[in-house]
Amino acid sequence: MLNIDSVSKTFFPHTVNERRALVNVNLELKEGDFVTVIGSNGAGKSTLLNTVAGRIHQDTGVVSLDGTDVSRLKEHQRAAKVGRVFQDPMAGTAPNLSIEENLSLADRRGRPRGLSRGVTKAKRDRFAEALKQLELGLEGRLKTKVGLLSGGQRQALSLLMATYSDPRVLLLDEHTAALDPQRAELVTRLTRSVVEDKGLTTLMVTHNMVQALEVGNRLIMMHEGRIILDVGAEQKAQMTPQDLLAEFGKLKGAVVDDKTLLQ
Ligand SMILES: Nc1ncnc2c1ncn2[C@@H]1O[C@H](COP(=O)(O)OP(=O)(O)OP(=O)(O)O)[C@@H](O)[C@H]1O
Repeated sequence: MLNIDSVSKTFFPHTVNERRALVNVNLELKEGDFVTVIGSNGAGKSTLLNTVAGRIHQDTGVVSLDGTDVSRLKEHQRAAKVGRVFQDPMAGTAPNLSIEENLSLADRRGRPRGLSRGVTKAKRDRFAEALKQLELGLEGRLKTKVGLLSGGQRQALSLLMATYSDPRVLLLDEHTAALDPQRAELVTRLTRSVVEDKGLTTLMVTHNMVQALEVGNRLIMMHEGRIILDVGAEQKAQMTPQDLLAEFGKLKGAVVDDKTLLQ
């Protein structure tokens, strides 16, 4: 359902700053696949997600969704099909708007402009119902400005917003990395439950080896723009974080995040 076919991307080609971020990457996700993505620094993980989202356009190769080539579509043209949560809790929400106004934006994502911006009673009830599932009490704070929420609350709301309009693909880019362990655990739990409830096809970048192994039904490891390891659910269930660190150890020149090594 998501096909990444021979995709390559080089930044600043033919200059001293040339960076080969993706080198002939092939990846096929089936409907409902939840793939965790790990890799050394600069391995190409974010670039991979960016090419799926349309934020970055690949030099060669094709990205297709449900059999349709979306390579030429800009980010906003893919927005209805692609939900995304970033590492920075500030990135996924509008701080000066209230919780209900933010959810209203998520509700209208990918729909034609010009539809009513007002939050009707029916909508408000639906927002409250959805917020209840987060178990953070936000359903009672619909008028609260999002800028007043904690990082964990904002990230939970970002996740709800990214999935509110049932995207075809969910992209998570280290979305728990900036949170303290307790909040990270909460957002991970919410992620698993929303992905399962909605059957979302998901790519999740993480530096956390435990999370990479515990979450999802498949794991890929990237290095220097290539996918160098691709393990399915059964093999993943047998692996330990030490096994993954040993894989990193085999790579020449791999620089692994301190946070990864400290686990
Ligand atoms: N917008 C950009 N302009 C120039 N170079 C870029 C850009 N985005 C990424 N790169 C380069 O492409 C390579 C891959 O970067 P990318 O951010 O995809 O890696 P990553 O695996 O997400 O790394 P990290 O874990 O360190 O965030 C790196 O060498 C990076 O410096």
